[in-house]
Amino acid sequence: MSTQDVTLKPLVVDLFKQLGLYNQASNLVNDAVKDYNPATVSRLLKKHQIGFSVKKPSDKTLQLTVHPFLVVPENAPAFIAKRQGDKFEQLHNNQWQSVDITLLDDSTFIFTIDVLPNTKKSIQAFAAHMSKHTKWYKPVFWLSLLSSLTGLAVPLFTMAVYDRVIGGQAPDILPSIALGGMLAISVLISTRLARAKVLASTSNRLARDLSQLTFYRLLHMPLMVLSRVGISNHIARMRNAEKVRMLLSGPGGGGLVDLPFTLIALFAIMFLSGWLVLVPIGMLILYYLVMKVVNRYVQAASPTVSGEYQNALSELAKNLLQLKAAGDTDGWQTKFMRQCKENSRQNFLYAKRNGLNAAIAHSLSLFTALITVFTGIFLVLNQSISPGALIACVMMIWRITGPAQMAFSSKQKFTMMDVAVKQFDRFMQASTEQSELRLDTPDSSKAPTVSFQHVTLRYKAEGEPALSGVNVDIDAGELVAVIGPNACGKSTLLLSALGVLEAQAGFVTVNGKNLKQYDTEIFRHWVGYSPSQPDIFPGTLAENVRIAKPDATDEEIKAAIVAAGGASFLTSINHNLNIDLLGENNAMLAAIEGSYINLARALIKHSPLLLLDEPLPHRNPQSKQQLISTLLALKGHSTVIFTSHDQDLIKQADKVIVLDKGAVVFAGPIPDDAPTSPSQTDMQESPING
Ligand SMILES: Nc1ncnc2c1ncn2[C@@H]1O[C@H](COP(=O)(O)OP(=O)(O)OP(=O)(O)O)[C@@H](O)[C@H]1O
Repeated sequence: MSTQDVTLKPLVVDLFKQLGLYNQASNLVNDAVKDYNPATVSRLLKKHQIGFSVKKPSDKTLQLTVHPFLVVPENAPAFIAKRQGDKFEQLHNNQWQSVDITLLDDSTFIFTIDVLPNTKKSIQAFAAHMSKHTKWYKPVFWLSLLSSLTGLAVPLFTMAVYDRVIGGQAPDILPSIALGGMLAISVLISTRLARAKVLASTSNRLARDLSQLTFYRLLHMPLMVLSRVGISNHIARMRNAEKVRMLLSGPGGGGLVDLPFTLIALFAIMFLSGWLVLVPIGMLILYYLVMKVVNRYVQAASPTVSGEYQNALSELAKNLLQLKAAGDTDGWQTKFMRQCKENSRQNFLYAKRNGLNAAIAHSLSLFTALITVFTGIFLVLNQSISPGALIACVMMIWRITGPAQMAFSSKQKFTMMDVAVKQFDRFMQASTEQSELRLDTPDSSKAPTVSFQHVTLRYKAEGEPALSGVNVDIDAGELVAVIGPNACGKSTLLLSALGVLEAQAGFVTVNGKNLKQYDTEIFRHWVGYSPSQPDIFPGTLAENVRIAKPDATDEEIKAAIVAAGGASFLTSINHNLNIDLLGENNAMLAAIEGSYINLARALIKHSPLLLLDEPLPHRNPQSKQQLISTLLALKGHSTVIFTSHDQDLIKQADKVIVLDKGAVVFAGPIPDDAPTSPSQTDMQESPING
């Protein structure tokens, strides 16, 4: 037991207290378990439904934390820390002292808290991020108060002119009243400007943090979840942050902030005219009830086809070549025109109802002013109030109905924001690959053994399994071919060995350790993986290969491309590693060139474990020979698992795994009597003709 284990328990108790989880903290104190280690911490956080991530000190997203977190260095005492602005502070003897977390080395575990348990009392993730920008509340409050007070200037000025200057026959006081009014108006304008600036910068910072967090979590979510949810949903998540920004920095945000300050205008009316204040109060209630019904009527007509309309556009963009090749685009055009028409019809109806909404809101405001005048006239006639006071009251009515109108007309945006906030909270609760404590790092000194233990994997709960009870052992340094008909699960097998797909039953081990024990980032950095589809990113050839090894030299990149069989590709581009792959002249880079890049990314790592999905799509004989030589040279030094339909390549393998409908039908060395030529394999039943 290390000294750290002894001190970790009180720290976890303190962390729970810092998070406001007092009951849970006292439960921990009474808990019989005394010795905590990082694994205990991870288990406890999970048990208490606290969403967390395990990060390294160099992780930039530490800057986005909103809750205190636990830092567990390998060779130093653990401590609780929190972000304070751009810096960090550590809790020491109940005092927060500044600390530089980035100085700690990468063997440190940082348990950051993403979401608190989902109880009514807990602060949800969005609200926690919103309150992170605490500084905005105070200036917005004071600026709004000041602008509401100075907003009374014009009505009061008018009252003074009417009652004192005209009624009191005292034109000499006009300049001083005018000066006071001007001063108040200039304060009003400056406070409005300053408040708009604070709201814009707060909402921008909030949107930036939310986008970064969303992007970060998307990067770390399990592949299965990502592919199930679909790309359009991820884009919608990224847009949520934008929606929040637009609403808060737009007029709706200002209206919302102003709403509580309408009380000032109500008090002023009460002060000037006594019970006349009941008129605007009654009208506000009526306003609320009428607008609630009208808003429901408007919402019932919200367009529903805009999503399909967008999908039709992206489908068109994706299938443009097929459409052009087919020559007949009439069907598509008719379908699209139908969608366009329906989209326009729905938008028209929605706009019409929105117009009705605006008209009713405006009429209610006018109506409120009129009723105030009519009622107020009786007070003037029996001399309860002055005519100037009545005029001022009518002017102030606008300061009440204005924000109310703004808040109601933004109702749809608030509903959208509410949905976005709830979605964000749910998204933050979904576990990522970092919600597990994975401590092990792979041994890079030698080729590993790989073992699939009863692996069963389904992409969808109701579908057939892509892998079904796969049970195979691969020895260190073996060259293994995974073969079988299309869709039999070859790619899925490689992805499960890479650890990006997790089996629902069974597990994969590398060097005898369950993949779930390995630090995901270190493990994937260590493995060389090449997917079957070319993945080219915007940028140069060198940048594309350096994705796998950022510090690779130009010579290393060229050597990796040659080893992948791309010598002729290099010659065709004059060995220029700086060509822009998706630039104007290279945008149509053939798939085969993309596959050299994929393969070069895997080979440049000189990893002891290589997972190559279809490394030979359509090669010319020289490049095929080059790749075969590369794979043969790797035998004994690296464990290589590849999928292929190419007989010449399969023949080189020490072992073949034949899959059929996700199940292993043969695993072992190629039998001596197996057919070798493609023509033979096409005709005969054999392990290698899959
Ligand atoms: N992201 C996914 N979502 C749902 N099903 C999937 C997904 N990826 C693969 N599948 C399904 O899993 C099964 C196995 O697919 P996989 O790509 O592993 O086969 P394969 O043998 O590599 O095929 P090929 O030789 O065509 O590359 C197929 O039925 C496929 O449709």
